[in-house]
Amino acid sequence: MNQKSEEHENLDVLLSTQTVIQKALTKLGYPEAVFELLKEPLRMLTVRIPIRMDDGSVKVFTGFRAQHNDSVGPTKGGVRFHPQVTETEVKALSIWMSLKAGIVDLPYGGGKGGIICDPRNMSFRELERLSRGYVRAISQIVGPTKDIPAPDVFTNSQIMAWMMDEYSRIREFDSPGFITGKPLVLGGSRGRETATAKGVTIVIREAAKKRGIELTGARVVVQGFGNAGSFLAKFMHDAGAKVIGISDAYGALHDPEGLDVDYLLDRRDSFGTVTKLFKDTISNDELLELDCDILVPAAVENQITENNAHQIKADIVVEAANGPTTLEATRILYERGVLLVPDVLASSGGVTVSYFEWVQNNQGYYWSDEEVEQKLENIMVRAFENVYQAAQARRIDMRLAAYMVGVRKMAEASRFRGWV
Ligand SMILES: NC(=O)C1=CN([C@@H]2O[C@H](COP(=O)(O)OP(=O)(O)OC[C@H]3O[C@@H](n4cnc5c(N)ncnc54)[C@H](O)[C@@H]3O)[C@@H](O)[C@H]2O)C=CC1
Ligand SMILES: O=C(O)CCC(=O)C(=O)O
Repeated sequence: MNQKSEEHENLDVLLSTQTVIQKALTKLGYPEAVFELLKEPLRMLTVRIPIRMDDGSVKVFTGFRAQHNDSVGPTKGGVRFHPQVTETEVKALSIWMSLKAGIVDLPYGGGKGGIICDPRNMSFRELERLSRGYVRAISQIVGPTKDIPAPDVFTNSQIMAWMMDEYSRIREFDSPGFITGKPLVLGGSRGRETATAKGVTIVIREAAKKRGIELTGARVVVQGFGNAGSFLAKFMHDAGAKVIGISDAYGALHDPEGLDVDYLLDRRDSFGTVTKLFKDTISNDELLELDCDILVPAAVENQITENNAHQIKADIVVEAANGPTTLEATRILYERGVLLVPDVLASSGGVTVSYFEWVQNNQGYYWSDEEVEQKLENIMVRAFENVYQAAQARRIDMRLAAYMVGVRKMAEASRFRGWV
């Protein structure tokens, strides 16, 4: 989903994640063989899914499931439905999931899936057939102890419910632990819907403390108004910050006095679209360059590049999205003294509560909102501090520090298993 094409900078997200993994492994003293193992997923399945459309025609969709490394435990990660999904992107996303699991110390490796489609132009029943078709196509390699999917861009709890139901039919027993992000009535966890945003909120609070920024009155800009972005805007607003800019795929809204977040939340559709309701919009590019204290890209990849990194005015950039900042932009922001909290740390609250959901499904006993929130709080604060201290101690940027923290567990597990 590389949205922008530029002449100079390489926007291949797999290549950039490989570059940082190699640096991290070298700094940690691992031999080249470990990089050879971790630079690509162990397994990558491409599937073709024929779906009967509502008009009677058959359309064949292409889907992917990548399983990066299962030395620590089953692989885990979301499934995105988006017209620009690519195999390379899904591979990179699966590697990022492994790193997240390492950073927040979950007993998982990384997985990720995607289908090339535009759910915004499909009917409810077409989406159901596609979700079920995808599960049938990948059913041999997934399962509650093998690889556990979850929501990502343009997928939600309804889609998780169809996928869980289809898997339960194939396996002929009820399998709530096959997938996370389910509706509560089907074994979903309290707090999963807002978990990614809650995790980002905790990380913002910790980062703001380091920079001496008060959240009350801080000016916040959020790109993307879906699951991650909209709840984040709400939590920032509730914390007393002024949300002065938000956006979706079609444009952005800006009000230096603060937007009415509750109203926008109420009016957004299930794909995180809200700006179409307004005439007075700005572009996503303009949004990123707004004068603010905290900038949160919460949409798609490659949004902050070498072309706009010098124009970013925020003191703190927190990546709720996967891969929104290129490596060159990471370098520029670091040199400019901007505190960049990377995706693999900042957005790991989602998979953390997904892990809680899986644990609750396995034990058949469900936790309260408070229990989920407290456990998430403890994990996120510890993860932030580990990465921040590693970056400070080695005088490196937070992305490299996060990769060093995140890669260690799977490198060690792979070594103990005798794989490298
Ligand atoms: N949902 C989750 O639990 C997690 C999501 N993430 C990441 O957060 C990001 C957003 O995911 P969700 O909020 O779940 O997706 P979503 O589907 O709920 O919302 C996506 C938002 O991004 C906007 N968008 C799409 N294309 C865009 C573009 N080219 N420019 C600007 N905005 C665009 C959409 O209009 C929508 O507002 C993704 O990078 C995802 O991988 C990361 C961790 C967990
Ligand atoms: O909740 C999960 O298991 C995965 C979330 C995800 O796909 C992500 O963090 O990018």
